Amino acid sequence: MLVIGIAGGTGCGKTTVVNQIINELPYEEVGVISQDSYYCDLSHLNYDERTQVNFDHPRAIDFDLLGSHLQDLKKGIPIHQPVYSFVKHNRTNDTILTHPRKVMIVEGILIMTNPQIREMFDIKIFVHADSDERLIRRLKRDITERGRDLDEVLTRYQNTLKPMHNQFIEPTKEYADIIIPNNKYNTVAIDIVRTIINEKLS
Ligand SMILES: Nc1ncnc2c1ncn2[C@@H]1O[C@H](COP(=O)(O)OP(=O)(O)O)[C@@H](O)[C@H]1O
Ligand SMILES: Nc1ccn([C@@H]2O[C@H](COP(=O)(O)O)[C@@H](O)[C@H]2O)c(=O)n1
Repeated sequence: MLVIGIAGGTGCGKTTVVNQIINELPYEEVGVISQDSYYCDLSHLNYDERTQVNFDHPRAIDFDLLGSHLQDLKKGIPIHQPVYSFVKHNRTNDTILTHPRKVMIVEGILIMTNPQIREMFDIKIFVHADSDERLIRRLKRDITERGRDLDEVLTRYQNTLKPMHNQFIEPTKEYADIIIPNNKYNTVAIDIVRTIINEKLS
């Protein structure tokens, strides 16, 4: 199994890049794991308390569960990937049965901050977009898709997102084998990554 880690700040385009990569690869050979599925279970907090959580700090992620799921997949064992709700700020009771594939892509802002998880990646990719571009994309996306308003996104950006990005996420760029500039759609970089995957698959 080839495990590819794709990191980068919120709104840099990780999910978009993943979709572009897998679009022309054989469906049955590629699987995706999102770090968002591994936000810690916050059922012990009420909704208002959950809204106050810093979701951009590494401790927000259940890396133990992510690590054990990756180990299982490497051993050929299917996993039950949790499903996260950005509206409820919590894991749902649903899971997605995720089968091991020849190529597993793991994407998320914090996945390269954890040394054990980092070591499991055969290829490490960091997607870069400038912070103003990321903020604009995040605003549009969170308002249309994640049930947020302007004030929520900007407050979260100032209080946690920006400082956590600078402290934890941006420094993981140094671990990357490939950095994809993504201020604009970057089809050349996507083609290069797809070629690398196809070479490994053949
Ligand atoms: N290169 C790009 N140019 C313009 N918009 C983009 C680009 N890449 C992604 N987007 C848009 O920005 C938003 C955030 O992208 P997404 O892939 O969800 O980022 P991430 O997963 O890194 O948070 C989405 O609405 C997406 O359509
Ligand atoms: N309940 C939550 C959980 C996380 N976030 C934000 O999501 C961002 C990571 O997801 P991307 O798809 O943007 O990479 C992260 O910056 C968290 O602030 C949230 O808003 N609410």
